[in-house]
Amino acid sequence: MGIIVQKFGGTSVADASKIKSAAARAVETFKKGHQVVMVVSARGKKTDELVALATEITNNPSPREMDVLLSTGEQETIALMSMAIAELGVAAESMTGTQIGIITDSAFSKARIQKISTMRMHKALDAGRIIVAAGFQGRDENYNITTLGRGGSDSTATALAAVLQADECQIYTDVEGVFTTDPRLVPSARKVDSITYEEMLELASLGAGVMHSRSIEFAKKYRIPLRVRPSFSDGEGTLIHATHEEPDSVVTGVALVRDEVRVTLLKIPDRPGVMHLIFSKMAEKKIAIDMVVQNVGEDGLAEVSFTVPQNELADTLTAADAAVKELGSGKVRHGTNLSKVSAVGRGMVMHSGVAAQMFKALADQNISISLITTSDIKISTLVDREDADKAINAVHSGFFLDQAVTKPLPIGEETEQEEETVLVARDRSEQEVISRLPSMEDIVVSEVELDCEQARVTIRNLPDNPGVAAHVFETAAEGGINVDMIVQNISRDEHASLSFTVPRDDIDSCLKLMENLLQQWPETEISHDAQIAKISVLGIGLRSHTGVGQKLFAALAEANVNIQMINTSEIRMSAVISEKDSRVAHDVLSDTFNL
Ligand SMILES: Nc1ncnc2c1ncn2[C@@H]1O[C@H](COP(=O)(O)OP(=O)(O)O)[C@@H](O)[C@H]1O
Ligand SMILES: N[C@@H](CC(=O)OP(=O)(O)O)C(=O)O
Repeated sequence: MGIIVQKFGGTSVADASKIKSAAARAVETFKKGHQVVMVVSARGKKTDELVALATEITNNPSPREMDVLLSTGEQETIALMSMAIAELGVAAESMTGTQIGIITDSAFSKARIQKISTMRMHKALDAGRIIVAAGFQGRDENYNITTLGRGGSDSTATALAAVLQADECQIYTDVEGVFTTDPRLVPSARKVDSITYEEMLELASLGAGVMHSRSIEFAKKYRIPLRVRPSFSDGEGTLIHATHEEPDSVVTGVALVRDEVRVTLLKIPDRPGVMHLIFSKMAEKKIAIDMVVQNVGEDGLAEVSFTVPQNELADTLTAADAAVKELGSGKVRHGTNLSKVSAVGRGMVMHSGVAAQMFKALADQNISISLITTSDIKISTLVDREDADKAINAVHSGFFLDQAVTKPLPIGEETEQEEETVLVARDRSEQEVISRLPSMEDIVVSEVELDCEQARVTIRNLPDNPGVAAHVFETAAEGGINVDMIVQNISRDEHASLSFTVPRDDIDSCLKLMENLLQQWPETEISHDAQIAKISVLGIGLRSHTGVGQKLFAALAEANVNIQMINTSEIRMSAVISEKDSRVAHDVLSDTFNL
Protein backbone atom coordinates (compact mmCIF):
# COMPACT_ATOMS: atom_id res chain seq x y z
CA MET A 1 0.00 0.00 0.00
CA GLY A 2 1.13 3.51 -0.68
CA ILE A 3 1.80 6.66 1.22
CA ILE A 4 -0.95 8.63 2.94
CA VAL A 5 -0.31 12.20 4.03
CA GLN A 6 -2.45 13.31 6.98
CA LYS A 7 -2.49 16.97 7.95
CA PHE A 8 -3.85 18.06 11.32
CA GLY A 9 -4.60 21.75 11.72
CA GLY A 10 -4.21 23.80 14.86
CA THR A 11 -7.71 23.07 16.08
CA SER A 12 -7.08 19.31 15.84
CA VAL A 13 -3.90 19.36 17.93
CA ALA A 14 -4.90 22.06 20.41
CA ASP A 15 -4.32 20.03 23.60
CA ALA A 16 -2.92 16.73 24.83
CA SER A 17 -6.10 14.76 24.30
CA LYS A 18 -6.51 16.04 20.74
CA ILE A 19 -2.85 15.25 20.01
CA LYS A 20 -3.44 11.72 21.31
CA SER A 21 -6.47 11.17 19.11
CA ALA A 22 -4.66 12.52 16.04
CA ALA A 23 -1.79 10.14 16.86
CA ALA A 24 -4.28 7.26 17.15
CA ARG A 25 -5.65 8.02 13.69
CA ALA A 26 -2.19 8.00 12.14
CA VAL A 27 -1.35 4.74 13.91
CA GLU A 28 -4.61 3.17 12.69
CA THR A 29 -3.73 4.09 9.10
CA PHE A 30 -0.19 2.80 9.59
CA LYS A 31 -1.47 -0.50 10.95
CA LYS A 32 -3.61 -0.94 7.83
CA GLY A 33 -0.31 -1.15 5.95
CA HIS A 34 0.16 2.41 4.70
CA GLN A 35 3.24 4.52 5.10
CA VAL A 36 2.14 7.64 6.94
CA VAL A 37 3.42 11.20 6.80
CA MET A 38 1.73 13.50 9.29
CA VAL A 39 1.90 17.23 8.82
CA VAL A 40 0.93 19.25 11.86
CA SER A 41 0.24 22.90 12.64
CA ALA A 42 0.88 24.91 15.76
CA ARG A 43 -1.50 24.11 18.61
CA GLY A 44 -4.78 26.01 18.74
CA LYS A 45 -4.22 29.75 18.51
CA LYS A 46 -0.49 29.45 19.17
CA THR A 47 0.55 31.31 16.02
CA ASP A 48 -1.77 34.23 16.88
CA GLU A 49 -0.35 34.31 20.39
CA LEU A 50 3.20 34.45 19.08
CA VAL A 51 2.24 37.30 16.73
CA ALA A 52 0.66 39.17 19.66
CA LEU A 53 3.71 38.60 21.81
CA ALA A 54 5.99 40.06 19.16
CA THR A 55 3.81 43.16 18.83
CA GLU A 56 4.11 43.70 22.58
CA ILE A 57 7.82 44.08 21.99
CA THR A 58 7.92 46.00 18.74
CA ASN A 59 5.62 47.50 16.13
CA ASN A 60 8.14 46.74 13.47
CA PRO A 61 9.47 43.22 13.94
CA SER A 62 12.14 41.99 11.57
CA PRO A 63 10.49 39.64 9.07
CA ARG A 64 13.33 37.17 9.49
CA GLU A 65 12.92 37.01 13.26
CA MET A 66 9.14 36.77 12.90
CA ASP A 67 9.58 33.59 10.89
CA VAL A 68 12.03 32.16 13.42
CA LEU A 69 9.43 32.90 16.09
CA LEU A 70 6.34 31.59 14.28
CA SER A 71 8.02 28.37 13.19
CA THR A 72 8.41 27.38 16.85
CA GLY A 73 4.67 26.73 17.15
CA GLU A 74 4.86 23.79 14.76
CA GLN A 75 8.09 22.56 16.31
CA GLU A 76 6.34 22.15 19.64
CA THR A 77 3.59 20.07 18.03
CA ILE A 78 5.88 17.68 16.12
CA ALA A 79 7.70 16.70 19.29
CA LEU A 80 4.49 16.16 21.26
CA MET A 81 2.89 14.22 18.39
CA SER A 82 5.91 11.93 18.02
CA MET A 83 5.77 11.20 21.75
CA ALA A 84 2.05 10.39 21.48
CA ILE A 85 2.69 7.98 18.59
CA ALA A 86 5.53 6.30 20.48
CA GLU A 87 3.16 5.82 23.43
CA LEU A 88 0.95 3.81 21.07
CA GLY A 89 3.86 1.51 20.31
CA VAL A 90 4.83 2.78 16.85
CA ALA A 91 8.11 4.48 16.00
CA ALA A 92 7.82 8.11 14.92
CA GLU A 93 10.30 10.73 13.81
CA SER A 94 9.67 14.44 14.02
CA MET A 95 11.12 16.63 11.27
CA THR A 96 11.29 20.39 10.92
CA GLY A 97 11.07 21.96 7.47
CA THR A 98 14.84 22.37 7.48
CA GLN A 99 15.44 18.75 8.42
CA ILE A 100 13.23 17.51 5.60
CA GLY A 101 14.90 19.85 3.14
CA ILE A 102 11.99 22.11 2.20
CA ILE A 103 13.81 24.89 0.38
CA THR A 104 11.95 28.13 -0.25
CA ASP A 105 12.70 31.57 -1.60
CA SER A 106 13.57 34.24 0.97
CA ALA A 107 10.23 36.05 1.07
CA PHE A 108 9.79 35.87 4.84
CA SER A 109 6.19 35.30 5.98
CA LYS A 110 5.06 34.40 2.44
CA ALA A 111 7.82 32.17 1.16
CA ARG A 112 7.26 29.88 -1.80
CA ILE A 113 8.55 26.33 -1.96
CA GLN A 114 11.28 25.76 -4.52
CA LYS A 115 12.61 22.30 -3.74
CA ILE A 116 11.87 19.40 -1.45
CA SER A 117 14.24 16.57 -0.76
CA THR A 118 12.59 13.17 -0.30
CA MET A 119 15.68 11.26 0.83
CA ARG A 120 15.37 11.65 4.56
CA MET A 121 11.63 11.00 4.48
CA HIS A 122 11.99 7.80 2.44
CA LYS A 123 14.67 6.54 4.80
CA ALA A 124 12.40 7.03 7.81
CA LEU A 125 9.37 5.53 6.06
CA ASP A 126 11.33 2.51 4.89
CA ALA A 127 12.53 1.99 8.46
CA GLY A 128 8.87 1.66 9.48
CA ARG A 129 8.51 5.04 11.15
CA ILE A 130 5.65 7.52 10.96
CA ILE A 131 6.99 10.91 9.93
CA VAL A 132 5.69 13.90 11.86
CA ALA A 133 6.52 16.93 9.73
CA ALA A 134 6.22 20.55 10.82
CA GLY A 135 3.81 22.39 8.53
CA PHE A 136 4.09 25.98 7.35
CA GLN A 137 7.88 26.22 7.34
CA GLY A 138 11.01 25.77 5.28
CA ARG A 139 14.41 27.36 4.88
CA ASP A 140 16.02 29.46 2.21
CA GLU A 141 19.34 28.75 0.52
CA ASN A 142 21.19 30.45 3.36
CA TYR A 143 19.53 28.37 6.07
CA ASN A 144 17.26 31.20 7.18
CA ILE A 145 13.98 29.79 8.52
CA THR A 146 11.00 30.87 6.42
CA THR A 147 7.23 30.46 6.75
CA LEU A 148 4.73 29.96 3.94
CA GLY A 149 1.98 32.39 4.96
CA ARG A 150 -0.90 31.94 7.36
CA GLY A 151 -2.65 28.63 6.87
CA GLY A 152 0.47 27.32 5.10
CA SER A 153 0.47 23.84 6.65
CA ASP A 154 -2.06 22.73 4.03
CA SER A 155 0.51 23.66 1.40
CA THR A 156 3.23 21.70 3.17
CA ALA A 157 0.90 18.69 3.23
CA THR A 158 -0.01 18.77 -0.45
CA ALA A 159 3.54 19.58 -1.51
CA LEU A 160 4.82 16.55 0.43
CA ALA A 161 2.00 14.43 -1.02
CA ALA A 162 3.06 15.56 -4.49
CA VAL A 163 6.75 14.77 -4.16
CA LEU A 164 6.13 11.48 -2.36
CA GLN A 165 3.41 10.59 -4.87
CA ALA A 166 1.03 9.85 -2.05
CA ASP A 167 -2.23 8.00 -2.72
CA GLU A 168 -4.23 10.66 -0.90
CA CYS A 169 -3.68 13.82 1.07
CA GLN A 170 -6.11 14.05 3.99
CA ILE A 171 -6.70 17.39 5.67
CA TYR A 172 -8.16 16.83 9.14
CA THR A 173 -9.99 19.76 10.64
CA ASP A 174 -12.71 20.78 13.08
CA VAL A 175 -15.61 20.59 10.61
CA GLU A 176 -17.17 17.68 8.69
CA GLY A 177 -15.64 18.78 5.39
CA VAL A 178 -16.01 21.63 2.93
CA PHE A 179 -19.31 23.42 3.42
CA THR A 180 -21.39 25.64 1.15
CA THR A 181 -19.99 28.45 3.29
CA ASP A 182 -18.27 28.90 6.64
CA PRO A 183 -20.59 27.07 9.08
CA ARG A 184 -19.42 29.39 11.86
CA LEU A 185 -20.98 32.31 10.01
CA VAL A 186 -23.99 30.60 8.46
CA PRO A 187 -25.32 27.78 10.63
CA SER A 188 -27.50 26.44 7.80
CA ALA A 189 -24.43 25.75 5.62
CA ARG A 190 -24.28 22.19 4.28
CA LYS A 191 -21.37 19.88 3.70
CA VAL A 192 -20.60 19.09 0.07
CA ASP A 193 -19.50 15.55 -0.82
CA SER A 194 -17.22 16.46 -3.67
CA ILE A 195 -15.95 19.59 -5.33
CA THR A 196 -13.61 20.27 -8.24
CA TYR A 197 -10.11 21.65 -7.85
CA GLU A 198 -11.17 24.79 -9.76
CA GLU A 199 -14.12 25.54 -7.51
CA MET A 200 -12.08 24.91 -4.37
CA LEU A 201 -9.25 27.06 -5.72
CA GLU A 202 -11.63 29.93 -6.25
CA LEU A 203 -13.41 29.43 -2.93
CA ALA A 204 -10.17 29.23 -0.97
CA SER A 205 -8.70 32.26 -2.67
CA LEU A 206 -11.95 34.13 -2.02
CA GLY A 207 -11.89 33.47 1.71
CA ALA A 208 -13.01 29.91 2.49
CA GLY A 209 -10.48 29.45 5.29
CA VAL A 210 -10.90 25.69 5.39
CA MET A 211 -8.11 25.29 2.82
CA HIS A 212 -5.04 27.28 1.80
CA SER A 213 -5.43 28.04 -1.91
CA ARG A 214 -1.84 27.19 -2.79
CA SER A 215 -2.34 23.71 -1.40
CA ILE A 216 -5.08 23.09 -3.94
CA GLU A 217 -2.83 24.46 -6.62
CA PHE A 218 -0.24 21.74 -5.87
CA ALA A 219 -2.94 19.09 -5.67
CA LYS A 220 -4.34 20.07 -9.05
CA LYS A 221 -0.93 20.32 -10.72
CA TYR A 222 0.19 16.94 -9.43
CA ARG A 223 -3.25 15.30 -9.50
CA ILE A 224 -3.27 14.47 -5.79
CA PRO A 225 -6.74 13.57 -4.53
CA LEU A 226 -7.42 15.74 -1.48
CA ARG A 227 -9.91 14.86 1.20
CA VAL A 228 -10.99 17.32 3.89
CA ARG A 229 -12.09 15.21 6.86
CA PRO A 230 -13.32 15.78 10.39
CA SER A 231 -10.76 14.97 13.07
CA PHE A 232 -13.48 14.38 15.67
CA SER A 233 -15.56 11.77 13.81
CA ASP A 234 -15.31 9.10 11.13
CA GLY A 235 -17.14 11.15 8.50
CA GLU A 236 -16.01 10.73 4.90
CA GLY A 237 -15.50 14.48 4.50
CA THR A 238 -15.24 16.14 1.10
CA LEU A 239 -13.25 14.88 -1.85
CA ILE A 240 -11.53 17.58 -3.90
CA HIS A 241 -10.71 16.23 -7.33
CA ALA A 242 -11.18 16.71 -11.07
CA THR A 243 -14.74 15.48 -11.62
CA HIS A 244 -16.56 16.29 -14.80
CA GLU A 245 -20.10 15.28 -14.04
CA GLU A 246 -22.94 17.80 -14.21
CA PRO A 247 -23.07 20.01 -11.14
CA ASP A 248 -26.11 19.66 -8.86
CA SER A 249 -26.52 23.37 -8.41
CA VAL A 250 -25.45 26.53 -10.17
CA VAL A 251 -23.52 27.81 -7.17
CA THR A 252 -21.42 25.45 -5.05
CA GLY A 253 -20.34 27.78 -2.29
CA VAL A 254 -20.06 31.34 -1.05
CA ALA A 255 -17.16 32.93 0.79
CA LEU A 256 -16.30 36.04 2.75
CA VAL A 257 -13.13 38.06 3.28
CA ARG A 258 -13.94 40.36 6.15
CA ASP A 259 -11.04 42.80 6.20
CA GLU A 260 -10.46 44.41 2.85
CA VAL A 261 -9.45 47.90 1.89
CA ARG A 262 -9.97 49.50 -1.48
CA VAL A 263 -7.38 51.62 -3.26
CA THR A 264 -8.57 53.57 -6.29
CA LEU A 265 -6.37 55.37 -8.80
CA LEU A 266 -8.43 58.09 -10.42
CA LYS A 267 -7.79 60.20 -13.50
CA ILE A 268 -4.87 58.13 -14.68
CA PRO A 269 -3.93 58.15 -18.37
CA ASP A 270 -5.97 55.75 -20.52
CA ARG A 271 -3.17 54.33 -22.62
CA PRO A 272 -1.20 51.12 -23.07
CA GLY A 273 1.30 50.35 -20.31
CA VAL A 274 -0.54 51.95 -17.41
CA MET A 275 -1.72 48.74 -15.79
CA HIS A 276 1.73 47.27 -16.28
CA LEU A 277 3.32 50.12 -14.39
CA ILE A 278 0.84 49.89 -11.52
CA PHE A 279 1.19 46.13 -11.22
CA SER A 280 4.98 46.36 -11.28
CA LYS A 281 4.95 48.82 -8.40
CA MET A 282 2.77 46.43 -6.39
CA ALA A 283 4.85 43.38 -7.33
CA GLU A 284 8.05 45.15 -6.20
CA LYS A 285 6.56 45.23 -2.73
CA LYS A 286 5.23 41.66 -3.08
CA ILE A 287 1.69 42.91 -2.53
CA ALA A 288 -0.82 40.29 -3.55
CA ILE A 289 -3.59 42.34 -5.10
CA ASP A 290 -6.98 40.85 -4.51
CA MET A 291 -9.88 42.20 -6.60
CA VAL A 292 -8.81 44.25 -9.61
CA VAL A 293 -11.49 46.35 -11.22
CA GLN A 294 -10.71 48.40 -14.25
CA ASN A 295 -13.50 49.97 -16.18
CA VAL A 296 -13.63 51.69 -19.54
CA GLY A 297 -11.94 55.09 -19.58
CA GLU A 298 -13.59 58.37 -20.41
CA ASP A 299 -12.10 61.54 -21.95
CA GLY A 300 -8.67 59.91 -22.16
CA LEU A 301 -8.66 59.16 -18.45
CA ALA A 302 -9.14 55.84 -16.75
CA GLU A 303 -9.62 54.62 -13.21
CA VAL A 304 -8.69 51.40 -11.56
CA SER A 305 -9.60 50.03 -8.16
CA PHE A 306 -8.18 47.12 -6.34
CA THR A 307 -8.51 45.62 -2.91
CA VAL A 308 -5.80 44.34 -0.62
CA PRO A 309 -5.86 42.93 2.92
CA GLN A 310 -6.20 45.63 5.57
CA ASN A 311 -2.65 45.08 6.84
CA GLU A 312 -1.14 45.84 3.41
CA LEU A 313 -2.78 49.25 3.07
CA ALA A 314 0.28 51.34 3.97
CA ASP A 315 2.58 49.54 1.50
CA THR A 316 -0.09 49.63 -1.19
CA LEU A 317 -0.61 53.37 -0.84
CA THR A 318 3.13 53.97 -1.08
CA ALA A 319 3.27 51.85 -4.24
CA ALA A 320 0.17 53.57 -5.69
CA ASP A 321 1.66 57.03 -5.01
CA ALA A 322 4.86 55.98 -6.74
CA ALA A 323 2.85 54.76 -9.75
CA VAL A 324 0.88 57.99 -10.02
CA LYS A 325 4.06 60.04 -9.79
CA GLU A 326 5.61 58.07 -12.63
CA LEU A 327 2.44 58.28 -14.74
CA GLY A 328 2.46 62.04 -14.34
CA SER A 329 -1.23 62.29 -13.49
CA GLY A 330 -3.81 60.75 -11.22
CA LYS A 331 -5.05 60.72 -7.66
CA VAL A 332 -5.04 57.98 -5.08
CA ARG A 333 -8.08 57.40 -2.90
CA HIS A 334 -8.86 54.61 -0.52
CA GLY A 335 -11.75 53.18 1.43
CA THR A 336 -11.54 51.05 4.56
CA ASN A 337 -13.91 48.80 6.51
CA LEU A 338 -14.96 46.76 3.51
CA SER A 339 -15.65 43.07 2.99
CA LYS A 340 -15.73 40.87 -0.07
CA VAL A 341 -18.59 38.43 -0.63
CA SER A 342 -18.22 35.94 -3.47
CA ALA A 343 -20.19 33.10 -5.02
CA VAL A 344 -18.50 30.22 -6.85
CA GLY A 345 -19.87 27.43 -9.00
CA ARG A 346 -19.08 25.56 -12.19
CA GLY A 347 -22.76 25.70 -13.05
CA MET A 348 -22.50 29.45 -13.71
CA VAL A 349 -20.93 28.80 -17.09
CA MET A 350 -24.14 27.18 -18.30
CA HIS A 351 -26.77 29.38 -16.65
CA SER A 352 -27.77 32.96 -17.23
CA GLY A 353 -29.13 35.28 -14.58
CA VAL A 354 -26.79 34.09 -11.83
CA ALA A 355 -25.34 37.54 -11.26
CA ALA A 356 -28.82 39.06 -11.14
CA GLN A 357 -29.81 36.50 -8.52
CA MET A 358 -26.85 37.40 -6.34
CA PHE A 359 -27.33 41.16 -6.65
CA LYS A 360 -31.04 40.74 -5.88
CA ALA A 361 -30.29 38.78 -2.72
CA LEU A 362 -28.09 41.67 -1.57
CA ALA A 363 -30.57 44.34 -2.65
CA ASP A 364 -33.38 42.65 -0.73
CA GLN A 365 -31.32 43.19 2.41
CA ASN A 366 -30.67 46.80 1.42
CA ILE A 367 -26.96 46.17 0.93
CA SER A 368 -25.04 48.45 -1.41
CA ILE A 369 -22.32 46.99 -3.67
CA SER A 370 -19.31 49.20 -4.41
CA LEU A 371 -17.19 46.93 -6.64
CA ILE A 372 -18.16 43.96 -8.77
CA THR A 373 -15.92 41.59 -10.66
CA THR A 374 -16.76 38.27 -12.26
CA SER A 375 -15.08 35.37 -14.00
CA ASP A 376 -16.68 32.33 -15.56
CA ILE A 377 -17.16 30.48 -12.28
CA LYS A 378 -17.27 33.27 -9.68
CA ILE A 379 -18.86 36.60 -8.84
CA SER A 380 -17.28 38.87 -6.24
CA THR A 381 -18.78 41.96 -4.65
CA LEU A 382 -17.37 44.48 -2.21
CA VAL A 383 -19.72 45.65 0.54
CA ASP A 384 -19.45 47.63 3.79
CA ARG A 385 -17.98 45.55 6.54
CA GLU A 386 -20.92 46.21 8.80
CA ASP A 387 -23.10 44.41 6.25
CA ALA A 388 -20.76 41.42 5.85
CA ASP A 389 -22.65 38.86 7.93
CA LYS A 390 -26.00 39.90 6.56
CA ALA A 391 -24.57 39.72 3.04
CA ILE A 392 -23.10 36.24 3.27
CA ASN A 393 -26.33 34.90 4.76
CA ALA A 394 -28.38 36.62 2.07
CA VAL A 395 -26.29 35.24 -0.80
CA HIS A 396 -26.20 31.76 0.74
CA SER A 397 -29.97 31.57 1.03
CA GLY A 398 -30.46 33.52 -2.23
CA PHE A 399 -28.90 30.56 -4.06
CA PHE A 400 -30.89 28.10 -1.89
CA LEU A 401 -27.68 26.56 -0.63
CA ASP A 402 -29.30 25.92 2.72
CA GLN A 403 -32.00 23.86 1.05
CA ALA A 404 -30.42 21.90 -1.74
CA VAL A 405 -30.09 18.20 -1.21
CA THR A 406 -26.72 16.86 -2.23
CA LYS A 407 -27.10 14.30 -4.94
CA PRO A 408 -24.71 11.43 -4.17
CA LEU A 409 -22.36 10.63 -7.02
CA PRO A 410 -23.24 7.44 -8.86
CA ILE A 411 -21.02 4.82 -7.23
CA GLY A 412 -19.50 3.63 -10.52
CA GLU A 413 -18.49 7.11 -11.57
CA GLU A 414 -16.84 7.93 -8.30
CA THR A 415 -14.79 4.73 -8.25
CA GLU A 416 -13.73 5.27 -11.81
CA GLN A 417 -12.67 8.82 -11.07
CA GLU A 418 -10.68 7.85 -8.00
CA GLU A 419 -8.94 5.05 -9.82
CA GLU A 420 -8.06 7.36 -12.63
CA THR A 421 -6.52 10.00 -10.36
CA VAL A 422 -4.60 7.45 -8.34
CA LEU A 423 -3.24 5.89 -11.51
CA VAL A 424 -1.96 9.22 -12.74
CA ALA A 425 -0.04 9.62 -9.51
CA ARG A 426 1.34 6.10 -9.52
CA ASP A 427 2.34 6.11 -13.14
CA ARG A 428 4.80 8.93 -12.76
CA SER A 429 8.22 7.98 -11.68
CA GLU A 430 9.47 9.77 -8.63
CA GLN A 431 12.46 10.93 -10.62
CA GLU A 432 10.18 12.79 -12.98
CA VAL A 433 8.34 14.51 -10.13
CA ILE A 434 11.58 15.51 -8.49
CA SER A 435 12.91 16.93 -11.72
CA ARG A 436 9.86 19.20 -11.80
CA LEU A 437 10.46 20.40 -8.25
CA PRO A 438 12.42 23.54 -9.03
CA SER A 439 9.30 24.73 -10.81
CA MET A 440 6.93 23.48 -8.11
CA GLU A 441 5.50 26.92 -7.49
CA ASP A 442 5.92 28.18 -11.01
CA ILE A 443 3.01 29.86 -12.58
CA VAL A 444 1.10 27.49 -14.78
CA VAL A 445 -0.64 29.19 -17.65
CA SER A 446 -2.09 26.51 -19.85
CA GLU A 447 -4.03 28.40 -22.48
CA VAL A 448 -4.64 31.78 -24.08
CA GLU A 449 -8.23 32.16 -25.22
CA LEU A 450 -9.59 34.75 -27.60
CA ASP A 451 -13.28 35.57 -27.82
CA CYS A 452 -14.33 37.95 -30.59
CA GLU A 453 -18.05 37.23 -30.32
CA GLN A 454 -18.90 39.76 -27.66
CA ALA A 455 -19.87 43.40 -27.35
CA ARG A 456 -19.43 45.76 -24.43
CA VAL A 457 -22.03 47.95 -22.75
CA THR A 458 -21.00 50.70 -20.32
CA ILE A 459 -23.35 52.63 -18.05
CA ARG A 460 -21.94 55.62 -16.19
CA ASN A 461 -23.31 57.71 -13.37
CA LEU A 462 -25.48 55.00 -11.90
CA PRO A 463 -26.78 55.91 -8.46
CA ASP A 464 -24.87 54.09 -5.77
CA ASN A 465 -28.00 52.60 -4.20
CA PRO A 466 -28.84 49.05 -3.23
CA GLY A 467 -30.64 47.23 -6.00
CA VAL A 468 -29.29 49.10 -9.01
CA ALA A 469 -27.04 46.31 -10.26
CA ALA A 470 -29.80 43.80 -9.56
CA HIS A 471 -32.19 45.83 -11.77
CA VAL A 472 -29.70 45.99 -14.63
CA PHE A 473 -28.96 42.28 -14.68
CA GLU A 474 -32.50 41.17 -14.00
CA THR A 475 -33.54 43.20 -17.02
CA ALA A 476 -30.86 41.50 -19.12
CA ALA A 477 -31.81 38.04 -17.83
CA GLU A 478 -35.51 38.63 -18.45
CA GLY A 479 -34.61 39.61 -22.01
CA GLY A 480 -32.79 36.28 -22.38
CA ILE A 481 -29.40 37.97 -22.66
CA ASN A 482 -26.46 36.03 -21.35
CA VAL A 483 -24.15 38.49 -19.62
CA ASP A 484 -20.54 37.34 -19.46
CA MET A 485 -17.97 39.65 -17.87
CA ILE A 486 -19.14 42.26 -15.34
CA VAL A 487 -17.07 45.08 -13.88
CA GLN A 488 -18.38 47.76 -11.57
CA ASN A 489 -16.16 50.50 -10.23
CA ILE A 490 -16.99 53.45 -8.07
CA SER A 491 -16.41 56.76 -9.76
CA ARG A 492 -15.13 60.16 -8.79
CA ASP A 493 -18.36 61.40 -7.25
CA GLU A 494 -19.27 58.05 -5.68
CA HIS A 495 -21.51 57.16 -8.61
CA ALA A 496 -21.05 53.70 -10.02
CA SER A 497 -19.87 52.88 -13.49
CA LEU A 498 -20.81 49.48 -14.78
CA SER A 499 -19.53 47.62 -17.82
CA PHE A 500 -20.47 44.20 -19.05
CA THR A 501 -20.16 42.06 -22.13
CA VAL A 502 -22.95 40.31 -23.99
CA PRO A 503 -23.07 38.19 -27.16
CA ARG A 504 -22.57 40.53 -30.11
CA ASP A 505 -25.79 39.37 -31.74
CA ASP A 506 -27.71 40.56 -28.69
CA ILE A 507 -26.27 44.05 -28.49
CA ASP A 508 -29.20 45.85 -30.11
CA SER A 509 -31.83 44.21 -27.97
CA CYS A 510 -29.69 44.71 -24.88
CA LEU A 511 -29.30 48.44 -25.59
CA LYS A 512 -33.03 48.78 -26.08
CA LEU A 513 -33.77 47.08 -22.75
CA MET A 514 -31.18 49.19 -20.95
CA GLU A 515 -32.36 52.48 -22.45
CA ASN A 516 -35.83 51.72 -21.17
CA LEU A 517 -34.58 50.81 -17.74
CA LEU A 518 -32.30 53.83 -17.43
CA GLN A 519 -35.14 56.30 -17.95
CA GLN A 520 -35.70 56.22 -14.20
CA TRP A 521 -32.14 57.54 -13.66
CA PRO A 522 -31.87 60.51 -16.05
CA GLU A 523 -28.28 61.32 -15.09
CA THR A 524 -26.98 57.99 -16.43
CA GLU A 525 -25.12 57.70 -19.73
CA ILE A 526 -24.92 54.55 -21.79
CA SER A 527 -22.36 53.68 -24.44
CA HIS A 528 -21.31 50.52 -26.20
CA ASP A 529 -18.65 49.01 -28.42
CA ALA A 530 -19.36 46.00 -30.59
CA GLN A 531 -15.79 45.81 -31.85
CA ILE A 532 -14.17 44.35 -28.78
CA ALA A 533 -12.33 41.15 -28.01
CA LYS A 534 -11.94 39.34 -24.72
CA ILE A 535 -8.52 37.84 -24.28
CA SER A 536 -8.00 35.43 -21.37
CA VAL A 537 -5.15 33.46 -19.91
CA LEU A 538 -6.21 30.26 -18.16
CA GLY A 539 -4.24 28.29 -15.62
CA ILE A 540 -3.74 27.75 -11.91
CA GLY A 541 -2.88 30.17 -9.12
CA LEU A 542 -2.98 33.16 -11.42
CA ARG A 543 -4.17 35.72 -8.92
CA SER A 544 -2.05 34.63 -5.99
CA HIS A 545 1.09 34.79 -8.12
CA THR A 546 1.58 38.51 -8.59
CA GLY A 547 3.82 37.67 -11.54
CA VAL A 548 1.04 36.59 -13.90
CA GLY A 549 -0.75 39.94 -13.94
CA GLN A 550 2.58 41.67 -14.30
CA LYS A 551 3.62 39.53 -17.26
CA LEU A 552 0.22 39.87 -18.92
CA PHE A 553 0.18 43.66 -18.61
CA ALA A 554 3.84 43.94 -19.65
CA ALA A 555 3.19 41.91 -22.79
CA LEU A 556 0.10 43.91 -23.76
CA ALA A 557 1.92 47.19 -23.07
CA GLU A 558 4.86 46.09 -25.19
CA ALA A 559 2.46 45.33 -28.05
CA ASN A 560 0.83 48.74 -27.55
CA VAL A 561 -2.57 47.23 -26.71
CA ASN A 562 -4.88 49.31 -24.54
CA ILE A 563 -6.97 47.51 -21.90
CA GLN A 564 -10.60 48.51 -21.43
CA MET A 565 -11.75 46.15 -18.71
CA ILE A 566 -10.01 43.59 -16.52
CA ASN A 567 -11.25 40.62 -14.55
CA THR A 568 -9.04 38.33 -12.53
CA SER A 569 -9.58 35.07 -10.74
CA GLU A 570 -7.46 32.20 -9.46
CA ILE A 571 -7.90 30.28 -12.73
CA ARG A 572 -8.54 32.96 -15.37
CA MET A 573 -7.44 36.51 -16.13
CA SER A 574 -9.34 38.35 -18.81
CA ALA A 575 -8.94 41.71 -20.48
CA VAL A 576 -11.32 43.40 -22.86
CA ILE A 577 -9.44 45.08 -25.69
CA SER A 578 -10.25 46.52 -29.05
CA GLU A 579 -10.97 43.84 -31.67
CA LYS A 580 -8.35 45.30 -33.99
CA ASP A 581 -5.68 44.40 -31.42
CA SER A 582 -6.92 40.86 -30.85
CA ARG A 583 -4.48 38.97 -33.09
CA VAL A 584 -1.40 40.74 -31.88
CA ALA A 585 -2.56 40.35 -28.25
CA HIS A 586 -3.12 36.63 -28.74
CA ASP A 587 0.30 36.14 -30.33
CA VAL A 588 2.18 38.18 -27.80
CA LEU A 589 0.53 36.41 -24.83
CA SER A 590 1.10 32.97 -26.35
CA ASP A 591 4.77 33.91 -26.69
CA THR A 592 5.03 35.34 -23.20
CA PHE A 593 3.62 32.24 -21.60
CA ASN A 594 5.49 29.86 -23.94
CA LEU A 595 2.38 28.28 -25.38
N1 LIG B 1 -16.55 26.64 3.11
C1 LIG B 1 -16.11 26.23 4.31
N2 LIG B 1 -16.27 24.95 4.68
C2 LIG B 1 -15.82 24.51 5.87
N3 LIG B 1 -15.20 25.29 6.77
C3 LIG B 1 -15.00 26.57 6.46
C4 LIG B 1 -15.44 27.10 5.21
N4 LIG B 1 -15.08 28.40 5.16
C5 LIG B 1 -14.47 28.67 6.31
N5 LIG B 1 -14.40 27.59 7.11
C6 LIG B 1 -13.81 27.55 8.45
O1 LIG B 1 -12.59 26.89 8.39
C7 LIG B 1 -12.35 26.32 9.68
C8 LIG B 1 -11.27 25.28 9.55
O2 LIG B 1 -10.08 25.89 9.19
P1 LIG B 1 -8.98 26.23 10.30
O3 LIG B 1 -9.59 26.93 11.47
O4 LIG B 1 -7.79 26.83 9.64
O5 LIG B 1 -8.70 24.76 10.77
P2 LIG B 1 -7.37 24.05 11.10
O6 LIG B 1 -6.99 24.52 12.44
O7 LIG B 1 -7.79 22.61 11.08
O8 LIG B 1 -6.38 24.36 10.02
C9 LIG B 1 -13.69 25.81 10.09
O9 LIG B 1 -13.82 25.74 11.48
C10 LIG B 1 -14.66 26.80 9.48
O10 LIG B 1 -15.13 27.73 10.41
N1 LIG C 1 0.16 27.71 12.32
C1 LIG C 1 0.06 28.41 11.08
C2 LIG C 1 -0.04 27.45 9.92
C3 LIG C 1 -1.35 26.73 9.71
O1 LIG C 1 -1.56 26.21 8.64
O2 LIG C 1 -2.24 26.63 10.72
P1 LIG C 1 -3.71 25.91 10.63
O3 LIG C 1 -3.51 24.56 9.99
O4 LIG C 1 -4.18 25.82 12.04
O5 LIG C 1 -4.59 26.78 9.75
C4 LIG C 1 -1.06 29.42 11.11
O6 LIG C 1 -1.74 29.55 12.12
O7 LIG C 1 -1.25 30.11 10.14
